[in-house]
Amino acid sequence: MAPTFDSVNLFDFVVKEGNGVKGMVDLGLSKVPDQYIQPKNERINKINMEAEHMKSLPVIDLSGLDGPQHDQVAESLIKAAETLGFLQVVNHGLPIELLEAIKGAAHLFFNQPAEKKSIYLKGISPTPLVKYGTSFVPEKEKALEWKDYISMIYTNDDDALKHWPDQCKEVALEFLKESTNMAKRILEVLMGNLGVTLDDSMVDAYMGTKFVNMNFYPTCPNPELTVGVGRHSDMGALTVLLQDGIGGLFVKVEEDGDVGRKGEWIEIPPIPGALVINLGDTLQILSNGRYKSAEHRVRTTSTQSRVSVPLFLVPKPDVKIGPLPQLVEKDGGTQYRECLFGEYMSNFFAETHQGKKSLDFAKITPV
Ligand SMILES: O=C(O)CCC(=O)C(=O)O
Ligand SMILES: [Fe+2]
Repeated sequence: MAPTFDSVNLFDFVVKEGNGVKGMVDLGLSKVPDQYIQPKNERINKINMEAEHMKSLPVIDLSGLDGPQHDQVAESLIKAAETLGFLQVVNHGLPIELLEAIKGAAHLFFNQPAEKKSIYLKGISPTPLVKYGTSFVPEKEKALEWKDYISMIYTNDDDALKHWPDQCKEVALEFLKESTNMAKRILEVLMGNLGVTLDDSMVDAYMGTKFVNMNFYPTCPNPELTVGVGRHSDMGALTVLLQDGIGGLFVKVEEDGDVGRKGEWIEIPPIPGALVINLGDTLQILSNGRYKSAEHRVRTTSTQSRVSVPLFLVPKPDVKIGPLPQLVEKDGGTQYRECLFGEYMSNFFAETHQGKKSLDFAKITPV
């Protein structure tokens, strides 16, 4: 028989003891517990995208950067960065076998008994490089997110192979390296368009902190009442995301354009072998608002559990982020104040997911 939880023992079971949403679902649930029911304005209606929109979502063949198509490909990357803040890439250089292996490794990790995963819970993890958890900031959220995750911070190869979980360390490390190389090329194009030649010290400053997460979204009896991840933008420069074939990743259109009208939510459809790239707040700030960090969220499903694997490429904590001076001069003013990325990050993790509110930390409000 399905268990009944009161609010205290549910929180303890799922969050504190590390059973996660998966542990709760595995007990057999016919209805989502109240703690997971989102307010009406946060729920995600299944939107059937019109075929027309699907076609115009940017899917970019990255191999074109190496040949005569370079300028056209660069233009598509820039346009996506200026409008949706989201794009998909194919022919990105990561072997399909690696992508499949990572998804397999994510399932292997989450399918373990809770006691194997909970060793990495915040506060008791044997290493600061690995953290396992559920939802985003469960202590503060009014409604919890239907998601378990593991986060693996990169310092160097030896540390990764020593401390990251056995089920996924090798593939996650390879994914991190290959994706970082690809993302550098994209950043090069985006910065070039702002009049900046990307050098190694800049790559190190803006993408010098790297972490790979593995997200697990168990099947949900009431997808219409819950969210897998609530509305947010990512904080860093670029995120490279591998999603499986289940679907459910939605992005909010920032401006009227080819892909939809301002305020509409559109789905980033799973494309076998493709990778999703999205821009984070850092690039919106550096570009003085030219590039858009994308507000996105994830729907749950009742049919199959979903995995996704984002690589977050974010500035080092001691790096100052602010609009590039030449842009401020050109624009005759600045939209954002300069701040230390470490401070930006602390603020980001201290707040619940609330759309692009994270940017307010750096925004200059007109008086
Ligand atoms: O699962 C996804 O598709 C996206 C996850 C996400 O947005 C995140 O982890 O920041
Ligand atoms: Fe995200």
